[in-house]
Amino acid sequence: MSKTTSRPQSAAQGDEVLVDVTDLKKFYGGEGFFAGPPVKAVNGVDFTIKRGETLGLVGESGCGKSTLGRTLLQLETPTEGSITFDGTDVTTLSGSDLKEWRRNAQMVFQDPESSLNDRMTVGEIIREPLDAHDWKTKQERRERVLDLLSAVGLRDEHYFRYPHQFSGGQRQRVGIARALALEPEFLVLDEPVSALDVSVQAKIISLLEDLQEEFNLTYLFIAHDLSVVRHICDRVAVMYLGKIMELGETEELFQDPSNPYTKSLISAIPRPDPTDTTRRITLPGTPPSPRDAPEGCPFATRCPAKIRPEEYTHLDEDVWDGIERFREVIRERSRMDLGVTGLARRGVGRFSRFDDLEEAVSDLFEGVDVPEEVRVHIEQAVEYAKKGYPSKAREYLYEEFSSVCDREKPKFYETSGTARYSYCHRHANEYEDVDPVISRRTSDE
Ligand SMILES: Nc1ncnc2c1ncn2[C@@H]1O[C@H](COP(=O)(O)OP(=O)(O)OP(=O)(O)O)[C@@H](O)[C@H]1O
Repeated sequence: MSKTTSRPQSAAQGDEVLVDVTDLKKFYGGEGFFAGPPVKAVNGVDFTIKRGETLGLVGESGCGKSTLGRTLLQLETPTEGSITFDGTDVTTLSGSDLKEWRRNAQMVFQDPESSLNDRMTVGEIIREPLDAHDWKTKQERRERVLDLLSAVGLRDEHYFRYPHQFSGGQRQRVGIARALALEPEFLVLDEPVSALDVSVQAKIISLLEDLQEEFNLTYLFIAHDLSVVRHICDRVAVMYLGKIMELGETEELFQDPSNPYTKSLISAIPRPDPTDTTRRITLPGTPPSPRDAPEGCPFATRCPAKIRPEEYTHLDEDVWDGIERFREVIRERSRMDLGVTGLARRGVGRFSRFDDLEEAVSDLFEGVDVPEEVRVHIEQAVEYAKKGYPSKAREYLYEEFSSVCDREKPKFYETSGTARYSYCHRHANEYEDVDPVISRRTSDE
């Protein structure tokens, strides 16, 4: 059986840990009497970054990558959890201590277009953090800027130019020089090449690699482009709906992913090799709202390897898929606020938001032979929803069709000897492994 742990550890225990994140959460809103549930942008993550390492952070848009990066740098206040940087818990710093620490940890943004002030010269932009920290003398600051220009592959005469006179790649070099001005040890690179042409991307990546070596930098590299991540990162963390689903050494994670979510992301990378027969896993539906994440595994509503409740393991794939998609329809529609008019209409039995629900059910189960044991429950849920009680319909379906994946949070399982961790119930001894389940379920696609 795979070993379980409450939090992933670094690959090599002997290496020096620079950043250590424990149960970090960042929620937006949700406070006050009339507020709805909070947006759980980062919902309890644990990881470490070793000194000199590049940790990649990947996942679909909206999964919480940028929020995690900003919270790490204390640009956002964490809701819960700790961030230790070189042994100091930085979430407790304030005033001059926080300002001093900020020198050490900087951010490079995705869009060099909008992150640079167009009214300042390039020299002023790079010098600004030095001025703000009253760094050495005026002359030394000027010399520092010239050194930084050269370090990022720009020339002295660029000092007096304006960002709009530069190409996208050159502007990103300016952004990098500015981030390096105060000699930080740690950089959060938030999609640093996503806005650039492919040929320029390669040059910026190679610059980042050279600078890392020269200044012994540690990077958190946020990206959605997996091929870039594969090239530059030592280890990768895969994020979904505010949680880290898998973390491990890059090449191993790409070649033999453990988690069903990582498997589906990697299966979607276009493969130039025609003999490569890896089956593409198409994920149904969309990620749930971070205001309304599943109680158990965040990936439960779309997972191709989801564990079914005992009494329904015999159902055909298409029946089960129909049930899951029907649950999604009810979930999404029940999230819409009823409002005063909706409540009034429900009061007089004229509720209409679910009038087309039977049609939706026919579409979902088109051509599928739905057994009686399932049909009765679908019909009952349709009735609740049409009467104006979608939450009751949702709870009813949950009671009937939920499994351990909906109800219980998984543990982290160590899935290889190189400190790879995956957050999935299927790694427990009592369940069938991920691979055979996925290949059975995708064989009809
Ligand atoms: N200031 C904010 N207030 C409220 N919600 C926010 C705020 N910032 C982010 N969110 C929400 O938090 C969730 C995570 O957003 P985040 O930008 O961190 O995701 P991401 O993975 O970086 O996405 P992308 O790749 O599109 O930048 C989203 O649902 C987003 O709408």
